[in-house]
Amino acid sequence: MYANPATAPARAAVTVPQLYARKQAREKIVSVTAYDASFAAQVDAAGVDVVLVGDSLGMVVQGESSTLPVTLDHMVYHTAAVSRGLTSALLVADLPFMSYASRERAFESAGRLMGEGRAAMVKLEGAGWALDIIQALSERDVPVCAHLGLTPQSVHKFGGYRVQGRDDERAEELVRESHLVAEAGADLLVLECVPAALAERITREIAIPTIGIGAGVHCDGQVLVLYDLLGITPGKRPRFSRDFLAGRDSIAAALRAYADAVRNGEFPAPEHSF
Ligand SMILES: Nc1nc(=O)c2c([nH]1)NC[C@@H]1CN(c3ccc(C(=O)N[C@@H](CCC(=O)O)C(=O)O)cc3)CN21
Ligand SMILES: CC(C)C(=O)C(=O)O
Ligand SMILES: [Mg+2]
Repeated sequence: MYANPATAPARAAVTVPQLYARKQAREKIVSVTAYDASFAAQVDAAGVDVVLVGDSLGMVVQGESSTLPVTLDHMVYHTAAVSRGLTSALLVADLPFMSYASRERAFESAGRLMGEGRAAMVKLEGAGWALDIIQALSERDVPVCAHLGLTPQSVHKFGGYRVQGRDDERAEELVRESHLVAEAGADLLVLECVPAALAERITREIAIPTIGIGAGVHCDGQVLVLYDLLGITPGKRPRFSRDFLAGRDSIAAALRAYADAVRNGEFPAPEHSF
């Protein structure tokens, strides 16, 4: 009907209420990270629902060995760049390490990510003390994505990037925390590197959508670091990721294959799960 794609109407914008509708309808939510406008445009055109400007940019863009050196200025810069490449996907930005350590800092940081950066939602790691921050932001109509399990900003406490929730005690703690972040007002929850059965239970028990990374196929959606799914991450790619560019001839094809594989439940397979 639209011979010229340039005259075709843009896909409708993805909204926070729509993510809840997807969970209800059991339609998978497809998410990927992006750090600049050109990749953001590729990701958007592939029909990805949620684009995350992850503080993983410290590792994959800046070459650091953790996400801790990433500053709020870095996040604002990349978020604004990504926003200019998007037409439909929902834009989520990570609050970097220590930028939400107090209510005041969280308001300032979220204000910049949403104001200068044009993010529609901010993401922060943890529960406990962070529940108060989730509640304070959400009361001020800042949509919040929580992040539990392997929270990379805690790498120095964990002593490395390790799967979380393998023992019963920690698994129960993660279930409790998932309920608490939802009650505090989070509208989305990233579960990173937790056993598939645990993520499945959490996804069933809470009303907000869950997005898994190394958390099995039963989450409401999936997220991957863009450079992992394109197979260009230097060194060892995390086991839960897959190179979708291998055997394909373009970035656009790789992104469409990823989105299709998430929507039809082919990704993640058991070998990407714990
Ligand atoms: N390229 C990249 N991909 C990511 O998914 C990612 C980043 N960077 N940086 C920020 C965090 C850090 N993440 C990581 C980093 C390493 C492992 C890792 O080495 N995992 C082991 C499993 C360890 C275990 O079995 O306990 C693996 O083999 O995948 C996991 C998550 C996830 N995020
Ligand atoms: C891996 C995702 C969830 C993330 O937090 C990031 O890219 O920083
Ligand atoms: Mg992150």
